Amino acid sequence: MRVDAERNGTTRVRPGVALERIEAAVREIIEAIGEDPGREGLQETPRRIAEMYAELFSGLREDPARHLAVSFEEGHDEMVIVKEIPFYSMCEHHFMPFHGAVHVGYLPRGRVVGISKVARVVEDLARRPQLQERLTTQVADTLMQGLEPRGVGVVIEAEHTCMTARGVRKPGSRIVTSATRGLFRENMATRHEFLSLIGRGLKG
Ligand SMILES: Nc1nc2c(ncn2[C@@H]2O[C@H](COP(=O)(O)OP(=O)(O)OP(=O)(O)O)[C@@H](O)[C@H]2O)c(=O)[nH]1
Ligand SMILES: [Zn+2]
Repeated sequence: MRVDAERNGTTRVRPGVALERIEAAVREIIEAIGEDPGREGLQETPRRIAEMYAELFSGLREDPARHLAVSFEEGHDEMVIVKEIPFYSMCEHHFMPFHGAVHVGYLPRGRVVGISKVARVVEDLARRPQLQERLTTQVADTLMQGLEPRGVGVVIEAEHTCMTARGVRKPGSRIVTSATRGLFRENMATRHEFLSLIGRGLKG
């Protein structure tokens, strides 16, 4: 147990995350790139990175469906949209962030959920090593199972820093993915209503 076990009121014991092992691995990386882990500016870096990973991957230990356990009967059966939900996730290929906005729509079957809960579902699913396509699918499927609505649509627009800061280096490029379920998939009018409400409808 380290003496600095508690800093800023946060405990270093994170269930399911071996902070000490991450720290050891980061020290190894620092040496492997030819840097000195004992240098003043780098001394605390292994600890910082271990805590950062515990935070960025905290969704691995969460069940996103728990946010949808409480819903209420509203008799509202028209489309509900939550758009521009900002998110940060980590690309599983490079462990570099991808970030942008999630737009979610659903057609309730009478029951609705507190609107913040949709953003909480996104948060749990984003805080894992991810692919944008999988994140999109998982948000749609979690809402479909948890709310049993007549349909769900999810569009994610994101910038991948693995494509902008390194590799092919195309800053400004944005990846757009979508997933539709139920009426959003089967009914063109519903799909178009969703796309137009999130500002991605057909022009003209
Ligand atoms: N489909 C998809 N691809 C992703 C995502 N995040 C990163 N990638 C891609 O994953 C691929 C990994 O390709 P590799 O050839 O194995 O790795 P690499 O040599 O680092 O590839 P470059 O990025 O092209 O330099 C790259 O094309 C990335 O752009 C994602 O969320 N979805
Ligand atoms: Zn990547």
